[in-house]
Amino acid sequence: MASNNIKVVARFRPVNKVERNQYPPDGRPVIDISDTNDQVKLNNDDYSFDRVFNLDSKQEDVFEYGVRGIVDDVISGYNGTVFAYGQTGSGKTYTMMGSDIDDNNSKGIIPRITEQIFESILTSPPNMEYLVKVSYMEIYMERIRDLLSPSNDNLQVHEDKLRGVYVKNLSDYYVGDAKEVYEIMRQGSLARAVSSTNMNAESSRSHSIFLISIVQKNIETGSQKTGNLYLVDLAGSEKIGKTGATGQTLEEAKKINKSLSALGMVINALTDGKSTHIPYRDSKLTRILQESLGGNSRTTLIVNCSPSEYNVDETVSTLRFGMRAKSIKNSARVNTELSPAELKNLLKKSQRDRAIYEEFVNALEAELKLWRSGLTVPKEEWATKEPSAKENIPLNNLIPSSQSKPMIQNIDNTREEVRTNTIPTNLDKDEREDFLKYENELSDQLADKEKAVSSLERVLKELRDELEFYKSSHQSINEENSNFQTQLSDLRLQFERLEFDNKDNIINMDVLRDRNAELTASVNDLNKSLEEAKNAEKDSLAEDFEKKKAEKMAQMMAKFDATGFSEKNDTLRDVLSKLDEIDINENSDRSGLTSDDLSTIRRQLIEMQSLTRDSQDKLRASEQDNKALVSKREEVETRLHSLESEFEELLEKSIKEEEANNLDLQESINGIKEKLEAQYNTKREKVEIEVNDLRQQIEVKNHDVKTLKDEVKTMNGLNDELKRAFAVTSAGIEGGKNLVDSAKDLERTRKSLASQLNEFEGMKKSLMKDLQDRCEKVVELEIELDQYKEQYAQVLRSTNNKAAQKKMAFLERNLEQLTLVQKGLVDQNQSLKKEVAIAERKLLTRSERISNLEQLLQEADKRLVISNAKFEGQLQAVRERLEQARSQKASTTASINFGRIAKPLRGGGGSGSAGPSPTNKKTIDLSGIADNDDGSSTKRASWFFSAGK
Ligand SMILES: Nc1ncnc2c1ncn2[C@@H]1O[C@H](COP(=O)(O)OP(=O)(O)OP(=O)(O)O)[C@@H](O)[C@H]1O
Repeated sequence: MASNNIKVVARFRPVNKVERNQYPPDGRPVIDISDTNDQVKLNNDDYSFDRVFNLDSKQEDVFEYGVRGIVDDVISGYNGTVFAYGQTGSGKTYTMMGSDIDDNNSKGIIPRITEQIFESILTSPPNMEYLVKVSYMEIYMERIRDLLSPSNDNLQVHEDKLRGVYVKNLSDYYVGDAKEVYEIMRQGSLARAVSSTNMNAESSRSHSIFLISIVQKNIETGSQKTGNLYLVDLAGSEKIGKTGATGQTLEEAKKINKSLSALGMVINALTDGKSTHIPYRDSKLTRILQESLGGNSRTTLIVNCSPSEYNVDETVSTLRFGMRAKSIKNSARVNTELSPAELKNLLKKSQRDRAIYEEFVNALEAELKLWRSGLTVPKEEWATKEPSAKENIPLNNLIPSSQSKPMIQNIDNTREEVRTNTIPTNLDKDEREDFLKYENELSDQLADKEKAVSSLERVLKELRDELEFYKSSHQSINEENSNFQTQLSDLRLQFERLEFDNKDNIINMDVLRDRNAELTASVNDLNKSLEEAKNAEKDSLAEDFEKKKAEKMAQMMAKFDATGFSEKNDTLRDVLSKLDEIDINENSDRSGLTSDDLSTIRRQLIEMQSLTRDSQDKLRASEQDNKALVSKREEVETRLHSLESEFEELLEKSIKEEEANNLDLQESINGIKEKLEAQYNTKREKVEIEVNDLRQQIEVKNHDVKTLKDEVKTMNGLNDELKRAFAVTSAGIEGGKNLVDSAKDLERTRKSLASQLNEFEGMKKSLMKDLQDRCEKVVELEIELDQYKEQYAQVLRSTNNKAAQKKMAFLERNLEQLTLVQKGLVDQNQSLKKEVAIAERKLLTRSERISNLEQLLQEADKRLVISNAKFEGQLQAVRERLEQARSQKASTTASINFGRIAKPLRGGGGSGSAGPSPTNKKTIDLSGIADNDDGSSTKRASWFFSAGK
């Protein structure tokens, strides 16, 4: 075992854009590298390293100086580590991986290592067989994540006697050439990039470890050496604030930095010269790289720095870190596994030891028995491991039982140490193994618990999400519900409104009905009053007619001077009374009536008689005239009736026409008016002519009456003469001759006169009556004429009063409209009722639907819960299966479809030139390799040899 220091090299990258922008034009480099390339001056401080690489250093130089030796060591069975430390952007990844894997100049350390490994294998002796495995992991927030199986994100660090410190369940891939290594690196980097996005952290905040394990087997001796090469790209060493990492709590930030600060602590403890305890277990990183720092490893630390003033603080801190690490001493040894012969020897030795110990145990038990039984065993007889002594172990020399305590204490201590994350120092090999076993168990349990916690957290998150979902769905349901409720209330409102409208309509209808009834009543009243007015008009007309008639009659009769008749009458009466007086005084005082007188009287009487006869003739003629007038009147009346009927017809027709056509009212009125006027004018003219005729006839009659009057006058004159004659006769009677004859004659005369007078009286009465009738008729005709005039005026008025008719028609129309409105309202009411019924039905169906939907929702909820539970179960089962599969490593990732089968590589047995190029290795028949070990081995050997040709 050789003790060696960690190799620390410092590398300064070129000035970058930001720095140049800060300090143009060259970003002001502030470092000064010594000519010997092992010192750098910064802020007047010197920092010494194994080598300092300048700004323009080549990748190849760094590799050659810092790494090539390590790779050789690893192939020889040593552990090796290459760290890249430095602030973000200082060139760690550039150094480790390079900017282009395929470019010879810019490819980094890892590709070069890979190539070197395979080249070295090819140049190794043919009796050496190699197995190369790679793993790729990442430490972020103290969780180890398998970058080649990213779902494994909480891997545990285990340690046992055989394997030392290792990451449990970390997937590893067998690789046969550099390309395969690159492919795996690419896949891992991809997973890293994806996870970094998912974790909301930059890749610079995680540590990546690329592990290459090389198992070297001597196929002749069977001895085996294992070398593990850890290639570590550390997280940015700067303070968190500087990069402005966001979204992390302080706790998380501490966790992120834990591994890095633990690394610093480990380096401090290793280099301060006084610490007895090295806190490897304080972080996952230091635990994994335990052997790399102060342990069994060849280690190179590359500190990457910025040369610019802009990053001077970080550069100083990085250089200090490197300086400290420089003094770490490692003691690397070859990890050998013994050959069968060596193992046989070891077995024999252990069997011997076992026999000795068994004997010793038996002796001890025998001694113990003695001690327990109260006996004592002398000291010289106490059981010992020495074969000579064991046969003579005296029973009283055995160790007291209480002395076994420290062992128990040790175990307790172990537990305590595990708890406090330190390993007890006072343990022997077996106890240490127990301790590690226990620790591993605990670590597994811890991982299980963490897994359970994370799955619980996942479940919790799912439940939360579900809760959120249910909350949101509840909210949406609530919203929907409230929507429905608002709709429902709207519907209710509508319904109520409809109901209200319906009621309102019913009320309106009632009101309209009432109004209709009122209107009908008022129309009836109007009709009645119209009728009454007509009747009244008729009555008043009749009255007027009677009145007028009476007046006219009075006027007319006034014209006829009946005094003549009455005078004559009076004269006659006087004559008669005289005659009566004569008759009375016949015996005593006879009047002096002479025969002349009598004859005169007779004559006159005869004249009177003839006059009376003439008058009678005239009266008869008058009667005939009168009849003719009556017939004429009747004719006029019938004509008037026909006119009236014609007029009514015309009126009706015109109204109908007007109603039918509803043409321009004024025009039609005017037309009708004109027509009526024309017609009426002709009729009037006719009537007037007739009236004039009648007037003329009346004139004639008046004339006749006048003549009659004159005749009566004449008769009056005659009567006077008669009077005188009578007086003379009376005087003759007084003379006293032929008194008896005269008395007789007188008597006869008196009688005849009396009869004639009566006759005359009757005649006169009949004449007067006839006259009166005629006058009446004339008056009636005149009144009728007036009436016609009035009617004509009325017709005119009626044409003007068309407005009234129009009003009537309007009223009728209104009535009709009202009736129509009423009907409409009734219809509307009915339709509203129907709508209400429909709305009610709809409401019912809607509420049914709502309840159905609610029921469905509840059922769906139930189903969802059931299916959720089922799904959970299935998911759990799948998870378990997946877990199983993962733990068995049976599954292969989709992207890496190689490396699951060991590919032993045989040494080329010659110089490097004899080896195949990485591309040539593509021709490996992998299917053959899997068949059987021996066959595949032969095949590979032949491939190697053939490739080397
Ligand atoms: N020696 C160098 N020569 C040329 N370019 C370099 C060198 N070192 C670093 N760079 C460039 O500087 C930039 C940052 O480098 P890189 O990504 O390697 O830094 P880093 O320390 O790995 O950062 P992070 O911690 O974020 O991963 C890259 O563009 C890289 O190509």
